[in-house]
Amino acid sequence: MIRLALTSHAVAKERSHLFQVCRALVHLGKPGIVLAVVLSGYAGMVLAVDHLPDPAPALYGLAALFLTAFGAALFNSLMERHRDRSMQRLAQRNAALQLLGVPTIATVAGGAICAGLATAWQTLDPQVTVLILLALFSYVVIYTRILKPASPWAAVLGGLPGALPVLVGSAAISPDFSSSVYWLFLVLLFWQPPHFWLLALDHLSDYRLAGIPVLPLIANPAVTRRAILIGIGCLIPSSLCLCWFGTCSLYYALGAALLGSWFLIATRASLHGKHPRPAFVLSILYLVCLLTLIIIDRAFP
Ligand code: HEM
Ligand SMILES: CC(C)=CCC/C(C)=C/CC/C(C)=C/COP(=O)(O)OP(=O)(O)O
Repeated sequence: MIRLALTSHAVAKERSHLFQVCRALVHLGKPGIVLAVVLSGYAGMVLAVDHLPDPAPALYGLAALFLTAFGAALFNSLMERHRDRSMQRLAQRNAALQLLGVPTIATVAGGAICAGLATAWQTLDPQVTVLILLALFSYVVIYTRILKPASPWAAVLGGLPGALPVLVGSAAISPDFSSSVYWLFLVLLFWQPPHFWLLALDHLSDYRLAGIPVLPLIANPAVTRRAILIGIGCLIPSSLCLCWFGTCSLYYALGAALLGSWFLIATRASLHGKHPRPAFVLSILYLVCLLTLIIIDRAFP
């Protein structure tokens, strides 16, 4: 009886530890960003063939995207752990790092990236592996290692790894890129700086303490506000080009115009009221709605 009680206690303790390890990996792996990146990859797949993609290459492509993006996010958290310690916003991420330790996180990150690259190389066009390697290098080396600690414009070039998943998704389904795929790639490039600068305005003290030269710290807030509105102003016509020069329907164009106007007007009001957080949340809502609109428009033409 006692042995049974001791065994069940040990099993419960093991389960609790496993749950804590998984939760820590979720905190370190930027789940929202990774899932939204996978959604943008799926939108690239749908635009590649103008209908729902075949399930097999789509699943292999999404699995490769998820694993490599998750691994890249883990490496980013590892590389920034000394700076992240002074950021209140990242308290859970810092606790997760203490729980798991650098070797474990590096092993999981390397394993996820190798699994993702092997999946792409074994099952899909070689272009997919090349594009994923470019996204990995541009995020982990160019953005995280070089630009983010040094330049207030890091979010502009840092947009490359965030936009490449659209091309990764398209290449997983078809070797040729359609004009719509290129326009969606541009939409992601224009969307990311406003998305980040809104967050940076909301967490200015964090970035000041961490010594990260975000635009609102280097330039005065009016310059940042203008840069955000210019970014959104470029984003809206680019999203409409998926209809003007691409294959998306007029119904999509109407939806994209309404979404973009909502994003621009609400962001302008949010910045005018000196409360950037609602506009940051709206930037995510805007992107998820736009990607969903594209998928529905092409899946059911
Ligand atoms: C220059 C590129 C980008 C930068 C600098 C950036 C920055 C960030 C940061 C710092 C957060 C965390 C916010 C918080 O802790 O409250 C965040 C959240 C988020 N980002 Fe971005 N991001 C970028 C690109 C992207 C891309 C490409 C996507 C999707 C396609 C995306 C989707 C999201 C989502 C869904 C969240 C909310 C969930 C979460 O906190 O993980 N971001 N972004
Ligand atoms: C296929 C592949 C590898 C794709 C990469 C996709 C990906 C993870 C893009 C993220 C883009 C980005 C700059 C995020 C912010 O990091 P941050 O360091 O500014 O965020 P933080 O402040 O929360 O750490």
